[in-house]
Amino acid sequence: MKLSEIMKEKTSKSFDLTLNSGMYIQEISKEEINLCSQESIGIVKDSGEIIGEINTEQLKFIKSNYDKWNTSMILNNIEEAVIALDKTGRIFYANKMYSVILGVPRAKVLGKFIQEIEADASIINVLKTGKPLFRNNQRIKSVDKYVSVKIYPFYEEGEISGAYSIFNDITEIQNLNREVTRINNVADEYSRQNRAHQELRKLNVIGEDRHYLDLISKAMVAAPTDVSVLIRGENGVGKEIFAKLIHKNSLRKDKPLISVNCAAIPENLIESELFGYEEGAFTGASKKGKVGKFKLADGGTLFLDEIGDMPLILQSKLLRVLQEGEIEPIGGKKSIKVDVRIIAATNQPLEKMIEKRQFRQDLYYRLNAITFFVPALHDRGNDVILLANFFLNKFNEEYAKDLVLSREVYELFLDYQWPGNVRELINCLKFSVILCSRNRITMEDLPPNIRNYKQIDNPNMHGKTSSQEISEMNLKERLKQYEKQIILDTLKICDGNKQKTTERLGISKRTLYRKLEE
Ligand SMILES: Nc1ncnc2c1ncn2[C@@H]1O[C@H](COP(=O)(O)OP(=O)(O)OP(=O)(O)O)[C@@H](O)[C@H]1O
Repeated sequence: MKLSEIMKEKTSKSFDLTLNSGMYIQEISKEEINLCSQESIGIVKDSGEIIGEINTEQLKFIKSNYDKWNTSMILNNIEEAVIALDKTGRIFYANKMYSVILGVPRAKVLGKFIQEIEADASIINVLKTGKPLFRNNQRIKSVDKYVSVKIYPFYEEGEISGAYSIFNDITEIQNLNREVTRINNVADEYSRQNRAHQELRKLNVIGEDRHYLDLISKAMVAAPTDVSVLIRGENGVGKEIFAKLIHKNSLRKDKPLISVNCAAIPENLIESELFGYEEGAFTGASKKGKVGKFKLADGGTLFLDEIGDMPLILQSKLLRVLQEGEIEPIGGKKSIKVDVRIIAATNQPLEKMIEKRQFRQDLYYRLNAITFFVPALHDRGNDVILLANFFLNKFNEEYAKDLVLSREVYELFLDYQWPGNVRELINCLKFSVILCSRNRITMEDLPPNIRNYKQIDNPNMHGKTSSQEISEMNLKERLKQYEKQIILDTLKICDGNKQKTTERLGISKRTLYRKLEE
């Protein structure tokens, strides 16, 4: 007979001992001893299951500590909180740590339903599914704490009879982790910006504004990918310099970067400029023929500035070249393979132009795999001061001067809108350095349109002050100032479209460009 069978049959016993731990010790008789090991005097049961035999020595120890050692004492001395529920969700046990972690006296939860305490507690789900659940990072909403939790179901005769949960407080670790992540992000951001900063310095590009540096670091990521890039932004913000930066950081950096200003070339010449022509292709063509910009840029990058000004018919041709990677020079009989990365730039609202059928949608999608918006100078905070100092030094050197800028000039620079952006700032400094005859550039040394911008920008100020200021200018200065204002206003009305601006003003594109440069 097996020991377990003897135990089942056994009725008379000289001692039975239920321990506080829930274990049960039952004596075995002298006759039964033979079935067990020689020194066994009792067997131990836990939850009705026989778990082994004990000898006299063991029994003595257990008896002497009968009151001292119990399950509750153990569970109250661990770092984890323990809570146990019956199958209806009613709490029948919670250890000390439970109230330490959750800040709730145990008396308040014992006998309560978990559903009332934490309606979406995970343990409710375990009661429903009978499946254990482990979570490393569980938030307890009612106390705003994070815990690492293990929940197990209890089974009795194959049925779920309850569940218990063991969890420890990881709120501090969680906060620490979050802080570490935050610090890492800051460090990443810092090193990205630092790298962007170094790249800028290499090319003498000035800028420390956070958004500007962010844009540069994104461009650094896009640079080696070889995708087409569309650069957008107002006149003179530095779109071309941005294109250079991308090229210099691309895999094509040792090959040429060729720039074409689609607005500055007369319409009938753009095609030959881009694709070249064979000898004698048309009347007036050079005898030797002409190599187009696409061919010149082979292996490198082609920068198509003012792409919005490209005539529709050429847009189709450009699209074909981009799709097929081949050009066909004017008058040529065969196509030539070219490997060119395109970076295009514009100040025009291409989306509106697509609606008006002035720009091809398919070309638009082909060009703007990635778009970068270069912010206006006025929106770059202190960068205007950095740029002003950089160009002041440059022109001081160039014109052998040692000028400084006065405080009110700096203040004006920060306040002024700079419609012509960095280019306008450069021209302003060049003008002032050349004309200043003292050692400090003050308001009087600035170009009149900048010095008097408040009067010019604000029509209400055209009264007394304005006429007084304007009367201080000579005729040439006054005419220049009005001319500039007319050009900028017309550009604004035409949404930056230079073709339309020239048509409205009745001037050639070249003249417009020269005047914008001025
Ligand atoms: N961050 C900068 N640091 C130094 N120089 C700059 C910076 N941005 C622009 N510039 C200078 O400003 C002038 C105008 O820049 P750029 O030609 O790149 O502008 P753009 O946006 O392409 O102009 P447009 O719209 O007329 O084509 C150039 O001389 C350029 O070198």
